[in-house]
Amino acid sequence: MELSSSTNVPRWTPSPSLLASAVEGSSSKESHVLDDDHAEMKRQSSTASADDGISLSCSSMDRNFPFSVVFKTGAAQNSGLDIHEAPSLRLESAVEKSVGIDQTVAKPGYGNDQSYVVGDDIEVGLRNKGICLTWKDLWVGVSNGKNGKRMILQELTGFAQPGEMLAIMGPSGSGKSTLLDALAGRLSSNTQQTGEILINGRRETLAFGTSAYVTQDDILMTTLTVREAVYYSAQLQLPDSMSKVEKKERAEMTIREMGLQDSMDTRIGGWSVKGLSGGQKRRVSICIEILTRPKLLFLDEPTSGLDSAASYHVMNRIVKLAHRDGRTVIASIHQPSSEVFELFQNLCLLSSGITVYFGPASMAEQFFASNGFPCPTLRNPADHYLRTINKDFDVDIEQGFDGKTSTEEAINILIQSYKSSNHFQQVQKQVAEICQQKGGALEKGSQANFITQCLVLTRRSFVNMYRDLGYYWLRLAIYIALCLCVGTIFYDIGSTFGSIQARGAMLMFVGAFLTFMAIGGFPSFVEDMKIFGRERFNGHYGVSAFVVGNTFSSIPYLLIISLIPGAIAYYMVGLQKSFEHFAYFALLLFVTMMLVESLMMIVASIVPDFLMGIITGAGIQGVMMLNGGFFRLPNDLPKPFWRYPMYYIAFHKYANEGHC
Ligand SMILES: Nc1ncnc2c1ncn2[C@@H]1O[C@H](COP(=O)(O)OP(=O)(O)OP(=O)(O)O)[C@@H](O)[C@H]1O
Repeated sequence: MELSSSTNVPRWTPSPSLLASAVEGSSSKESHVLDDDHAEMKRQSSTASADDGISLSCSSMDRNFPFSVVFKTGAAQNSGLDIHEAPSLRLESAVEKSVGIDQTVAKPGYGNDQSYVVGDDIEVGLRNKGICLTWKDLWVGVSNGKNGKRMILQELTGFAQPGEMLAIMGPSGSGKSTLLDALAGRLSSNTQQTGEILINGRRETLAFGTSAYVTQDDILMTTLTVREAVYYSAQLQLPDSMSKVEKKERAEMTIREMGLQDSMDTRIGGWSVKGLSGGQKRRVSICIEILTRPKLLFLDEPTSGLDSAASYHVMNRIVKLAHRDGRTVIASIHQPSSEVFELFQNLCLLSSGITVYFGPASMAEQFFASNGFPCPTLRNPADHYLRTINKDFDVDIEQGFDGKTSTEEAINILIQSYKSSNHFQQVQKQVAEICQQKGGALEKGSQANFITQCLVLTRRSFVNMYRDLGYYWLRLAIYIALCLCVGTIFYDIGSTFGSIQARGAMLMFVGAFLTFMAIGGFPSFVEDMKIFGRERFNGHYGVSAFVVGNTFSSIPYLLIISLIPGAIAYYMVGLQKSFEHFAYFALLLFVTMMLVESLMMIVASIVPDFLMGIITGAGIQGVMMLNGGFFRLPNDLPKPFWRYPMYYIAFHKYANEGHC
């Protein structure tokens, strides 16, 4: 018997319908179209029952990969495996229960405690270690002011299993992202949720390493290249037990998996510099989240911005990863091509937050046809489903059917039909079964320790500050120009009695202006905060590591800014000649700038918007400046508010006192 290498061969998973019919003892035929990078395969499978138990036999009609497998269970508790040049197989959990594997010919497989190697290259995997996610009677609503509550999701029940991809589809605004957020436990605080979401039959929170979420927006550090972005992320997320070389290899392998090998050294780019295309950025976002090989992966619109070929390849790779490692993937998707659609095992179709269909993706066509909405020949089934249930453009869609059924009616027919269908019963049954099985508790993934995270974040932030002209370099140029102006206006001021006021004014201007200009870096601060928000939400690192990294990386730049423009102003004006005096002057500038930078970061975290942040930051600094004891002498400040708390809070006071 000649066995083909399992790494190059696509895996085949019997669909739940096939398994269901096997378990029920009926006979069925179905065909699958599976692709890998090189070949498209068509297979045919059949099931039959045996009197002494259940048997499932599958055979391939493909000339390139012919195989037949027979599993028998029941009284005989016997498994027979007859494989000719077979690809490796993975069995659904339904089979797992019903199939007895002859342990004498099977030895434990790779990477999955419940998998068995039968023959040299054949791995029969029983996915017991993955994550089964179930949700039952899930409602999500938001308060609608005086009109009460608006329901975004209603009465949803469903499941997602290891090794499978569940696609959530529906028209725009139907609640796809909300469902993903609810399942991932990241609904926004203004929503209310009821219902039961269980992980392996238990109430658990998803910890770092067990799940990852790729959001709809690509929030990336625009100054980094693809290789750098993914590698820095690998260093932050992967455990210290992995060597640097291994982390680098993992990062590069993941980049290649997402088809970005030709753009490895291209900068991501943003609003100021064009770099990657939208679709490439999407793939970088996916790369970063799949680095840790999470057992549960949420993808919100993973293919938006991708052309149909790229969409197919990206989704195909994600599905392959899911099959290979028994991962559970849930993806909301807008417009899958027919090829992409064929990759999905299960489909959850939503309309206005209500389930129109939940079940095997391959059976949806039959469901629609049986309700009077057959998919026209040559139309992509996914397009047909969405067109049937999109009521936003009702007039056009009505014309698409028989001209009698409105979309509203069509949706109602489908919803009612689904509730009384076998699919609905099957979902309820499956959810109950998964909940009963109660799989193992989730283990938290390990990641880099705090020191490593601080070091990596410092390095990454330093590189970003260096490459982002708006962060410090532009400010440095303006500071130099302005300090030259100050130097010429107050040139060689002397030490006469009349120069006292001029000195005070000059020192106040230098101290206040240099700190005030920190708001010039606000756009970059906001970008930093967005990246921090995403990475923190996904558990890559915590607040302290970010604060340490950002503070240490900014020190060299703030020192340059305090020294060069400071020296120009100081020596042109002709302040104290000794070096200690200048060092004290520069140090004061440096400390004040550090303080203002931190203040601006706080503002950026509270008001994450350029314009509003700049206005707020400028307002706060204006109040501080006004109250620092220069424009109004301290004893003249009105008591108690301005004289007491505010005068001591205003940091300009300390800068002025120090300088004078
Ligand atoms: N936190 C929230 N507060 C108020 N309304 C919300 C909130 N979250 C979602 N919604 C509303 O719920 C509906 C569904 O939103 P959701 O983003 O889930 O849709 P979607 O199907 O993902 O849409 P799209 O495909 O366009 O991204 C929308 O009308 C949206 O305005």
